[in-house]
Amino acid sequence: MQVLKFGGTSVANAENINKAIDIIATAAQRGPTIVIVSALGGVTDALIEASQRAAAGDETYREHLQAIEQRHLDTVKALVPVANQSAVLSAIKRRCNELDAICDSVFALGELSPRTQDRVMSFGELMSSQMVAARVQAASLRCQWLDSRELIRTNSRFGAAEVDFAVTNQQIKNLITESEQQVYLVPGFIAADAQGATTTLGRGGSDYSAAIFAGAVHADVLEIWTDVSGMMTADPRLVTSAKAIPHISYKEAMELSHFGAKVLYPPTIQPVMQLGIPLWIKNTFAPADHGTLIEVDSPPNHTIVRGISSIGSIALLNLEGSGMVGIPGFSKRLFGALAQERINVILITQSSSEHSISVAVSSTDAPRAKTAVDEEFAYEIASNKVEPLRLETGLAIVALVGENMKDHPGVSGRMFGALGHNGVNIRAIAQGSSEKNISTVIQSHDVRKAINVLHEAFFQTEYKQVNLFIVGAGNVGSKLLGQLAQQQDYLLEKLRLQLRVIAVANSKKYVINDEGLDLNTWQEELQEGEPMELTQLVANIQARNLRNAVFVDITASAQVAECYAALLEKSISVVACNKVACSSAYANYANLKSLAREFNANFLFETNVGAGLPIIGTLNDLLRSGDVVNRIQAVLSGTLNYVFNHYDGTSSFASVVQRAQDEGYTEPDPRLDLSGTDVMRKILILAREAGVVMEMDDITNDSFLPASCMEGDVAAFYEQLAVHEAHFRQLYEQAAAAGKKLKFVARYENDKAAVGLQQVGPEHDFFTLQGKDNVVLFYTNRYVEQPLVVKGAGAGADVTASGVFADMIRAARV
Ligand SMILES: NC(=O)c1ccc[n+]([C@@H]2O[C@H](COP(=O)([O-])OP(=O)(O)OC[C@H]3O[C@@H](n4cnc5c(N)ncnc54)[C@H](O)[C@@H]3O)[C@@H](O)[C@H]2O)c1
Ligand SMILES: N[C@@H](CCO)C(=O)O
Repeated sequence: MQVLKFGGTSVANAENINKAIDIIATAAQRGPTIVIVSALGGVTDALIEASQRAAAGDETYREHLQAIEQRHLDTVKALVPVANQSAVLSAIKRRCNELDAICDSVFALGELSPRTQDRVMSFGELMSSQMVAARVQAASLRCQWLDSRELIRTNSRFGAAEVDFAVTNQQIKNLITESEQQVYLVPGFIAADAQGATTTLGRGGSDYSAAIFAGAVHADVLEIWTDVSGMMTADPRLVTSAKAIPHISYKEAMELSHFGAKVLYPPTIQPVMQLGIPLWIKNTFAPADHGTLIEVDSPPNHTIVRGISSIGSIALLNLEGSGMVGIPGFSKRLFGALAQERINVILITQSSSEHSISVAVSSTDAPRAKTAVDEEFAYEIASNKVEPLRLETGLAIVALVGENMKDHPGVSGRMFGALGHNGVNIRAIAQGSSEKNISTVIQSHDVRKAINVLHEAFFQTEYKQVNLFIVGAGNVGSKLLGQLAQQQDYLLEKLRLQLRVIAVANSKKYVINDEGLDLNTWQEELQEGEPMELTQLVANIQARNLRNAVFVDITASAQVAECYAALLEKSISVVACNKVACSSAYANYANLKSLAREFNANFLFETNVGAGLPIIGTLNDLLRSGDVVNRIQAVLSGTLNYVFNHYDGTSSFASVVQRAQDEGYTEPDPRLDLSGTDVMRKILILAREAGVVMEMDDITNDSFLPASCMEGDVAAFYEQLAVHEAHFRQLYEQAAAAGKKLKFVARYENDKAAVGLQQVGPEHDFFTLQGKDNVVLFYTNRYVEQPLVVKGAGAGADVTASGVFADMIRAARV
């Protein structure tokens, strides 16, 4: 014997019912089948509405009843072959006449008792089950319709009646005998008391009916046919990659259902759970899908966590006070006061200091809870032994569920780490010693982010989604977007990283798309974007509260650099190609680094020195391993190295600088390169990363640039370069005459840094430095005579973009 239950959407109309019929026919071939059906989707609510209108003296109840009747008659006509229609049409008509008469009485009396309400509601299941029975019979299956009021006996608590299992099981066994029929069709949700009055089974009623029948006949299986393909690993409205859970134990299913997986209402499955009858949740609209099979034992599981559940609209009640410590009876009184008010406690936590107890309840219960608890502890509050109950609202619970968690240390560590990295503050935690459920109370606005982060952390098949906000789409920015477009598939496949560019901005426009921009058309989209308004963009980024968020600054703008703190404070990582922040006042640099630590975000700026070369990373590695940097010697300007490698007087100095700019080596403002400021910034950043407190003003700059070159705008700068051609030529010729080359060198030693132009001879490490290359020599406690050298292309949009790319991946993978 097997029991199949079809919910309201599965029998909402003739088309859906026909799908259910196919499923029933297939099941009937396997063996005798009991089928329980809900009312047609929406009918129970319509019945309640009609009867309440009648009770309120509103004559429009008749129109509602008329609509209910018409819907059923229409469904029969579309569902049942004409030859079989008349019997079921007249059965529906009779039911509707009876219903009209009841509602007329309600109207006349102006009263709707719970008993009458149950009676009215019963018509939904009575009519749907008779229609489905007629259709099953038309499919040439031996099918008997049974009235569950003759089978399920309850007490007289109308609205949520309690089942008398002894009588019920006997009645079901008497009426349902395996041999006689292929299909028994019964209405769900309804029952009757000892006097024969109609009762209903309350929340989850039809599931409960199905479980009662399955338990009574010791069914081989109970199948709940619904409109989803089983219990999901997380709420699919919040997690797009949520998947159906193929196998789950009863205990896990209860934990998941309790916390918001709406497919099952736990109390309803008790009758089958006690007998160990497998319960299979299947999708009427995708019957080939496996669905979720719920069994007694936890089935083989490759994932530690079976599912993630969430429950919204939570309030936290905090009872605190030194007067509670070591005194028995406080918690009893707290829970007693809540029970007195019939307030359901969802989560409890108390630390071993016993100084406070936190209790989560539904936020609708919170005001009553506050009054009740404050009254209970009025004496203790007045005598300052405890504080008045503190209430926090706007909260939600997110929980990991899985029986395997108990065998795996570190699950909670991973959970809290993943949440912490995303700035999700945990207000309270609860874990029972069975370790099947770890619950956290968090802010409601963090729920989507939290569930997604946890889903990524605990389901191995999952990609980690990384949300990028890219500000600056010039030379380097465009190259980066091109590299991203090219690498997206690779990253997905090899690193399981799904990089999505949510926003791109330049100084004029910004474009933002929550689903991720199309990287083949971002230019066109940006042109059509919103006018750029930095504070608005930052507010937009913060408000989105996306997980694994990384802000990428590829501008040279001080305003953009000023936004980092506000982003890091929201646990949004910052990847800066822009050098302004790290070369600003030391206090600001140090603050950003400490904010990153405090809010579990990354602040990465490898391309600030040497573009894509691994210079800052190498320095950090040296220090982490306990080495000490004593001296740095470096060529850190790609532009200046290019200029002095190419200038020999045959073309003007200005034209060589212009070439460097055209090649994309210079700063957006090339005066920063030529004045040596860019190199000062870089040696400053290296000194700071080496642990030295230093400001820009502490660095000596022996500039070779005549002061007048820095007096106007960029156009005037080029004009002044031309004016001073003789000066540059002289610099070159003096060096050449001595068999030397000009190199703009940065030095750091004994907490002091200096930059300036030097003539270097063939014996010098820098003499052969080609093109736009950079080189850094680290002299440390371990690299004493032969320095650790990092050398290579130190400017250029492509190499810089790949350095930014690498920082983004670092930020994403933590
Ligand atoms: N070119 C290189 O080799 C190299 C190497 C290392 C670091 N960098 C750094 O990369 C950054 C960008 O260099 P680039 O060559 O791509 O410059 P670029 O001038 O080509 O691009 C700068 C981009 O930033 C945008 N922008 C400027 N101010 C903005 C603001 N307030 N808000 C939004 N967008 C703004 C501009 O519209 C433009 O899209 C600079 O900080 C530079 O120091 C460049
Ligand atoms: N303008 C810079 C780019 C790299 O930071 C240079 O020329 O070195």
